Amino acid sequence: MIQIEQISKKYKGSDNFSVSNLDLFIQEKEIFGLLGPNGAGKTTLISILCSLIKPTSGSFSINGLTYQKHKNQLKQLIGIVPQEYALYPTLTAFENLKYFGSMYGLKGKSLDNKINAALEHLGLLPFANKPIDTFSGGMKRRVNLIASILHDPKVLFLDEPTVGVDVQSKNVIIGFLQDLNKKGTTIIYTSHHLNEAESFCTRVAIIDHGKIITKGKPAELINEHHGTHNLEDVFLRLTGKALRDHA
Ligand SMILES: Nc1ncnc2c1ncn2[C@@H]1O[C@H](COP(=O)(O)OP(=O)(O)OP(=O)(O)O)[C@@H](O)[C@H]1O
Repeated sequence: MIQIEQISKKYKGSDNFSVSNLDLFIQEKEIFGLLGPNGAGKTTLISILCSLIKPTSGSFSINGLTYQKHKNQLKQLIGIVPQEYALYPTLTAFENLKYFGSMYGLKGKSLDNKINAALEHLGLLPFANKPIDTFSGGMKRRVNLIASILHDPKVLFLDEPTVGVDVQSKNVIIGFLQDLNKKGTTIIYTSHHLNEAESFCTRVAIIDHGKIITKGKPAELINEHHGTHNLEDVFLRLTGKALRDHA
């Protein structure tokens, strides 16, 4: 389980807090959605939980492990699917995945079998030996996903895993994540696709201006906000219709 206590983050040179006194508890085996407008603080929160950046104040633990005391154990426990592709464009999909597997100490036939099984599950086996720079956006997203799960993480963080992919790729990615979750992986993901989050997530939190403004099961949130018919209605009611452009 993930326990977040009073986490705040103010970036250097910034006047505002990107995440502000945030408390959250996520149970094991949940599929938890972090939803919010552009700039709400979703990526900042995920980056803190993945120990990619340090909070300004507050603390968190994952299955009782903290960054301060259990850095290496935490690295083995979690998987991270970043928003940007973290792949080597001139290497093939298989070569990329061998490289990422080896970073977690995996090797040999068992790694090869694992890579091939995941490539097959995500419809990529015919393209295993093609360089990544020939892949479509949806194919890269699927390779990015495999790279993060080869070490069987108990907790998987995904930052917009279905952004910019077609419906077919999206369905394959969501199906793959549901299978992982059935096998016991806790999933924390961010998305702007509210229909997807409504059907995929066991619980969601809507974040705005670095704070959680509501959280719960999608159906409960829709029930609580009279006159709303879906999660997008709830989201717009709570976050407003104004654009969030900033430069
Ligand atoms: N490295 C940084 N330095 C300064 N400010 C930052 C940095 N990264 C993010 N911010 C600011 O922190 C706030 C939260 O950004 P964050 O990327 O966490 O939001 P988000 O909810 O993930 O948005 P999006 O949906 O657009 O990805 C924004 O105001 C953003 O401009």
